[in-house]
Amino acid sequence: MTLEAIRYRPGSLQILNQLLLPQESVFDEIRSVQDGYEAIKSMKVRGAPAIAIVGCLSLAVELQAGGGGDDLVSFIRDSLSHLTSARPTAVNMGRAARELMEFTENESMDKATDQLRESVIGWIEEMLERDVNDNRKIGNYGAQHILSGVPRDSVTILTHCNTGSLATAGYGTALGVVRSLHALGRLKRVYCTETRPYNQGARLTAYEAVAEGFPATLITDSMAALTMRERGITAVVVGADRVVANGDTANKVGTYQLAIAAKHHGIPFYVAAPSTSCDLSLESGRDIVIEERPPEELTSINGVPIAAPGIEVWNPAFDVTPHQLITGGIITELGVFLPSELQAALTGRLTAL
Ligand SMILES: CSC[C@H]1O[C@H](OP(=O)(O)O)[C@H](O)[C@@H]1O
Repeated sequence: MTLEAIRYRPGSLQILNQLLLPQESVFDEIRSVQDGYEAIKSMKVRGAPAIAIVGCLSLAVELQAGGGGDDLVSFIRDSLSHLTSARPTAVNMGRAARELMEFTENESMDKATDQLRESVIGWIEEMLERDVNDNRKIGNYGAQHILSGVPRDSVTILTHCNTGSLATAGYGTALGVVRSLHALGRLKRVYCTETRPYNQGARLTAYEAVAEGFPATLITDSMAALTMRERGITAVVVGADRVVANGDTANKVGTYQLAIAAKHHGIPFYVAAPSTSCDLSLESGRDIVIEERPPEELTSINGVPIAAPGIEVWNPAFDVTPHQLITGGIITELGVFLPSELQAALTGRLTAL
């Protein structure tokens, strides 16, 4: 049983407000697409897969309450486009929107409004189960790949940001690999970075690690190179918000410097993400739009100012790790691929974006 961030039953959606963790566990009610948009934008819910799932479920609950009226197709189109605009870098919401719109248009050809409403809700509800199943596979593939390099030993992993149950429908991606290693009795320790600028590592990964009983140590982002040199790191495993055709990967800011440090220390660097986080329509990481967040996320903590008043701030939420630095591989639910193998492995298995 892993932590639960999304509580859904037909007609009701609640999300764990991740801005309040770990001090408070409060579930917020999401009643509409606008509630979903605001929860995503403000990062009450976060993590590429969770964003897509909550976005689509917010549409499901509004549909269940009769939203959309008679022009359901237009309502669904407008809702999905609004939800996709909340955070631009992670591709999962955009992909889900595209697939759901295609499904809606096909279904609308021979279904009455009420039947169409039910089919769309059904499609959305399946997302939850699909995501957990994919994450279990990612965990298993990743653990086996890492262990194949160290046949007898337990392993020490360094991870960044939060990629666990709270960032997905359950189990997690990069933290899912850690979970699988722990379940196999082969996890010596996981080091998690605090993850500036928003501290998801200190607040969320650490919370999940403690709750699940992983042997875990929190470090500052600026200690990562030192930790690699001094603490016997076997592999670095991070998540992804968008992996493009050549394998370049956008992930939480700070990932790029981890990959450089890993290369210097000869440590394999892995990206763990479902194929829904891959975007073969973009050739290289230069084409990825990087979300910029408000300066206040850097200049204050929980509303308490910490920076010199008047200082200018640059606060990109993500950076792009060049594929050459992803030396371990990209762990997906379909297997582990080198960046150079990704495009061929996923062609024909992903819908076009
Ligand atoms: C499995 S989550 C992938 C990804 O999501 C995080 O972004 P954010 O916290 O800004 O939503 C982070 O980059 C994770 O690696």
